Amino acid sequence: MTVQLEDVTVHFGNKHSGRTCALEGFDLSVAAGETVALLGPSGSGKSTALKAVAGFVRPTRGRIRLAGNDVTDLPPAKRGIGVVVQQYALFPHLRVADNVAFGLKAAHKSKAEVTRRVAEMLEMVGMTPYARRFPRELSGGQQQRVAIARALAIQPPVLLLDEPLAALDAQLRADMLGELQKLRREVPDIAIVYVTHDQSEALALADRIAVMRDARLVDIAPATELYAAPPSAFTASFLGGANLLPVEPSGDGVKVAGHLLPGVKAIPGRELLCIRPHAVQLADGGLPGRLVASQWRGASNQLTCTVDGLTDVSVRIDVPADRRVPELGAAISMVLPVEACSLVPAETR
Ligand SMILES: Nc1ncnc2c1ncn2[C@@H]1O[C@H](COP(=O)(O)OP(=O)(O)OP(=O)(O)O)[C@@H](O)[C@H]1O
Repeated sequence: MTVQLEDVTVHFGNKHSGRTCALEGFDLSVAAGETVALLGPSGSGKSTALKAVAGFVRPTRGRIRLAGNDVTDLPPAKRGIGVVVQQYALFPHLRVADNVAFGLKAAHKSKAEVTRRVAEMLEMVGMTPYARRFPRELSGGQQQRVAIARALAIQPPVLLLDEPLAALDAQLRADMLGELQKLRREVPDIAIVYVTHDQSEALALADRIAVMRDARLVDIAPATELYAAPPSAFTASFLGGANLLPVEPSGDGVKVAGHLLPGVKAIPGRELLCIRPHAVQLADGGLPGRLVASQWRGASNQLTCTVDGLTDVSVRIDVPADRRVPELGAAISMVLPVEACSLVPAETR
């Protein structure tokens, strides 16, 4: 089922409490079988967009369509979609198994089917041993897993997930990401909107990523495309923490701090060079600078380096942990391989 938001604007508050524009002229279309991640910093409007689709907030302007039908004026329960929000709102008076069974019973499924499906869902989220407990007897992460099981039990054509893994520890998070990937294979027609501020979740799950900032959509594209060639400086730094360095044109090439970058072609209107921390190489003949900080990250060391001749700009470099790290304060040389460089426009604000 296709999900469409057309020019959706949401305001909260009033003249007295102060008005917030949480979403501004937002357009998005998610096809059946597609997963789109809404990615952006806190307060950028991600949850508001999702709640508008679920029917929990009413747009001030614009329309919401499901499978082409205008549902803007329909209450949430009539939209027939699965929702998992940050505050896992389980029914407190129902045991775990009954929470998961709720939607199935409401849809008048046979007793045998309800039992089978509940068992399957609890198994999927690793909650089988907790089937007889009440929500108050579970940790936050366990409640979140039950909420996911409950949303998926009815095999909804549209699934809305708002930071569904936020309360889980690293291992469970990885397991649940795997389960969500499996779900996408097993229910190929499901349309998923996935709200997160974690770029690694977005990259792992989404076909397309919609990057949001200050109530607006900044960029939307397939995950691999946004990562490899970000269209804006904001997306470049938000998705993968790219380094951004000012460039000056030189002939048809570009220079950084007076140093010519072999092979990188100038593009008018694109004044920043974008390169990911893992792509920068410490080797002779590159951009001269100095190592000012080093942080051990387990599998890698993250180095922070200054660039000779540039103030206010530093370069982050990820170096595999088995490689030797220069002394703090040492002069270094940074090679920026042409295939890892892209140019983006400077921020206009
Ligand atoms: N019910 C509400 N009443 C008033 N303002 C609200 C309400 N809900 C959200 N807002 C405001 O709308 C803006 C967008 O909020 P939203 O929850 O959509 O952001 P978000 O990107 O999902 O953030 P987070 O990652 O922190 O959950 C914020 O400025 C927020 O304070």
